[in-house]
Amino acid sequence: FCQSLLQVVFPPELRFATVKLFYRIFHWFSSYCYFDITEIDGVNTNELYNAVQLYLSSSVSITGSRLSLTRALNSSAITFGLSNNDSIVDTYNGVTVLWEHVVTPRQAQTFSWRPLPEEKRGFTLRLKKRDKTLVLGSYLDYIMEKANDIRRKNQDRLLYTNSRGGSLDSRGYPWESVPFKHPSTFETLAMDPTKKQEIMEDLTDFANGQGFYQKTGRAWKRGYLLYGPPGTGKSSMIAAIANYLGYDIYDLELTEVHTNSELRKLLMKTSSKSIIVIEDIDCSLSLTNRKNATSTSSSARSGTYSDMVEMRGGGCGSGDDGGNKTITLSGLLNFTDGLWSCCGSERIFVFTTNHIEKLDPALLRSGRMDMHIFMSYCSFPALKILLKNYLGFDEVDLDGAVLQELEGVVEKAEMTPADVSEVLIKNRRDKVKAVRELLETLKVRAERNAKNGGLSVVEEEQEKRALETPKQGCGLFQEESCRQEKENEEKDDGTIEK
Ligand SMILES: Nc1ncnc2c1ncn2[C@@H]1O[C@H](COP(=O)(O)OP(=O)(O)OP(=O)(O)O)[C@@H](O)[C@H]1O
Ligand SMILES: [Mg+2]
Repeated sequence: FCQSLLQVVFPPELRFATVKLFYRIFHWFSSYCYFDITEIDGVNTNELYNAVQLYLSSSVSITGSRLSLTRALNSSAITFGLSNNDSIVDTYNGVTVLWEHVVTPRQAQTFSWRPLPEEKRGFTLRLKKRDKTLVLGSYLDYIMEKANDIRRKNQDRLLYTNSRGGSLDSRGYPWESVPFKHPSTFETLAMDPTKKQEIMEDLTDFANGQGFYQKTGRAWKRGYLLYGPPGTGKSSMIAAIANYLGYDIYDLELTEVHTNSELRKLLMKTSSKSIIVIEDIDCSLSLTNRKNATSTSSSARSGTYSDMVEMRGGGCGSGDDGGNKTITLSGLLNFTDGLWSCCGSERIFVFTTNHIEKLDPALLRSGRMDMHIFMSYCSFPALKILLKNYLGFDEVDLDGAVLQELEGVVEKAEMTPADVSEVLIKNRRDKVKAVRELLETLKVRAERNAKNGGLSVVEEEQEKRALETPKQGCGLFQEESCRQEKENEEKDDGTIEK
């Protein structure tokens, strides 16, 4: 009777209004305020929901006794998160907030363009009213940033290429990507340990240097020029840098880029925390001093620049179009150095070349490429790293006399780490034989070098190779077989005009 009386006296609208009023009064007196972040906002997935989920997965102060574990597609790491209706306390700038993961069954499915999950999920953030501005001002930004970091760390690196030659995909994106799983790390890289340490420190300083770059008014980017003979680990070094910093790689194929503006567009579509690589820069471009170029090219947009880069030897034939129809050196420098290079942050530019002397001085002048790194022939410290990597030999495992012999001959032999690795791989079943054979090979090479006087056998080979075709398809991902193929081809075909 009472119930029906109540229903008569309080019709549903009135009851609803009363409940609402009650909540209002409750919230008026409560010192807390609440923010709901639902998983699906209308029809779109709420980015903030995913970010909060990831962010909380990194929190060490999980209070719940039940956690949900997830492993994302393409990821090699497992993250944990809050289970349904569990809560967690987080502290930010001395302010304590409470996150609750609220999961409720979805009511009868309403019409929707796409099927919605059966559960309605969301996070509720509870914080003191007086902390509202402080927290909302920067806390959510901080969460987004942290979540991006975690995503990057959990996910495998991506390798992008512009091999489509300027055409865009269905989303208007000029880069194609594949998961990047190169195993090279600074640990496996055979080079002088002090030099390696110096590079690693430079990279760490760069990655943590946001404040420094802001304070000094510099764009947050860094340039490395890796140079040295083929097979000394330039591409391996790039992979090691990517693995060390957790950055994605954009492998820029310059021969596929036709104009400066195309280059600029490519740059604009790169993300922060990435390495932009131009391999074999002396091969992908043939550098021509502008004085030698057609006189009309002086009307090029790049007016004051003294040099010009012609694409594939003839791309700049129509000099009147200058910067519009070809890539100019100024375009390339703008790409790495100019105002456009700042449209993202935390980016590393890496150029590699076998012939630093062929590069235009404008590319080399100080401040352009911050570090010039010479990747040299296998030195004794580098050899020790290779012996450890391939045979598991530490210095103590080797006979002192053999070690001394190796030390005496390795520098004179001028063998690249790639050549040394080949000998070691071939004999890796018999470790003693591997060392013996390596010593033999080193001695033979050293003798040949001594006989040849100034020009070493390897240098001779390289000189020959330099005159041959630009390398194609054997970049960062080249397998040993690819290198072999390349060398065989070069030997068989003889020289081809560049
Ligand atoms: N410094 C090194 N440390 C460890 N391995 C190396 C090193 N240098 C070369 N290698 C081995 O040789 C192979 C070829 O090396 P890499 O492709 O890095 O040479 P590169 O300098 O880029 O040559 P190129 O100038 O022809 O592009 C690698 O797969 C790697 O196994
Ligand atoms: Mg290479």
